[in-house]
Amino acid sequence: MKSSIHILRCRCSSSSGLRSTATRSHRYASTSSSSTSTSTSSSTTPSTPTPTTSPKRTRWLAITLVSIAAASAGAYIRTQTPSSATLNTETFTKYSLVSRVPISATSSLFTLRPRYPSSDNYDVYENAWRTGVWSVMFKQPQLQIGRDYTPLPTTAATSLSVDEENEGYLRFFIRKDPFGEVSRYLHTLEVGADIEMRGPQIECEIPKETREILFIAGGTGIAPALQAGYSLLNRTTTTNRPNIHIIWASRLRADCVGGVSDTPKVEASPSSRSWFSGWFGSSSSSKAHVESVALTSQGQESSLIVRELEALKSQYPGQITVDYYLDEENRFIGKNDLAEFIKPSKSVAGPQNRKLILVSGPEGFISYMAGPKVWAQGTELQGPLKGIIKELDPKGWAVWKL
Ligand SMILES: Cc1cc2nc3c(=O)[nH]c(=O)nc-3n(C[C@H](O)[C@H](O)[C@H](O)COP(=O)(O)OP(=O)(O)OC[C@H]3O[C@@H](n4cnc5c(N)ncnc54)[C@H](O)[C@@H]3O)c2cc1C
Repeated sequence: MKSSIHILRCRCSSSSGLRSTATRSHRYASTSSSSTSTSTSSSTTPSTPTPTTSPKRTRWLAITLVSIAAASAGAYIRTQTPSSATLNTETFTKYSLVSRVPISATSSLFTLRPRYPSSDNYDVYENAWRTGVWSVMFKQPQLQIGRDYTPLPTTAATSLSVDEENEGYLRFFIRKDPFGEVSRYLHTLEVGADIEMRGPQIECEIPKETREILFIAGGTGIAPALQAGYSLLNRTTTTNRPNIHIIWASRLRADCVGGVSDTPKVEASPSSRSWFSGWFGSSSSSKAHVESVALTSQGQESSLIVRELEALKSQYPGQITVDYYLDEENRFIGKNDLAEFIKPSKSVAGPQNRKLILVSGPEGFISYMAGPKVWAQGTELQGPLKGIIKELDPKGWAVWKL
């Protein structure tokens, strides 16, 4: 994904096409700007005193000196304290790297905790979880650039304790791009290192009417899928049993080891091809007759992401299904695989936004599935619906590219 640095925010809400009010700019604002502009305020400084020693002048002098002292102390304190101990969208907040556990040759699970305690983090996260899909921006301090990453929800499979959750720990599934600036930097950090982040940024608000989500994820795009599942299924009540179907394409078996597809046999279109090959320009995509065969763990422990998905399944039986596709084994998502879920007969009549298709992954993946997002005047927009989803004419579904 060649996105350089962005502050963009997409916001999806609903309507026949979800609404976008996104603006993703390319460089984040300096975090230090606010602390240096607070010298003595000219508005509180009296006009130049005349050479007299009247009591009035003495009072002014005293007031001025006190003001200067107070302002200086304030500026000093501001430079000595962290910008904020609580995650917020204005300033970067310091977190410490608690652990970095490899999941596959190219991806790791990062666990971070706030550097300074703040009881407010819980509420900040909670609001974001309730809203839908959200991300935070990590800063690469040497290059002064930032990239977005998606916190994983905590499920029954999580290794976080209740205390850790209360302390505001966050976990991330991050792929190391061998040529990428920030993901490579993150993979060099030692336990205990500081990582500054800012957010939460709502990437897609899941409307409260939503009853069904088809989530098409490529690579680490599974992180927002977990979020969407978590957020949607948490709304389950006796009268509301929403469901989500996740289609996840990985490059490497290690990322999804142990994952068993719920759709027993999904035939791929003869034209199906690897979106990875499209992205990287390889032509190894022609072996296209594909069956979604259940992956076997072959004695290996299931990958963490698979365990998270399984935990959601146990918690909400019958409401979440997952199908796995593996580039490494020439099993690619084809048009027919999506048709299984998008076909009109499965449409549910009712208010708009009940049915939502979300697509998340590298640019090439999103383009192949739903057409590229577009840039206009420094703003990233959804762009028209194209790709194989468009070919399927998904009537009754709102589509959002993450
Ligand atoms: C909302 C959101 C959430 C995300 N969540 C996650 C997540 O949870 N986990 C995750 O792993 N990723 C996530 N990403 C992706 C992440 O933000 C980064 O894009 C990714 O980590 C790569 O960043 P990088 O700085 O390492 O690579 P970059 O430096 O941006 O490089 C990316 C690729 O572009 C190539 N490139 C760089 N410059 C050029 C150029 N001039 N011309 C041609 N090619 C070039 C590089 O070689 C590299 O292969 C998310 C993205 C978004 C938008």
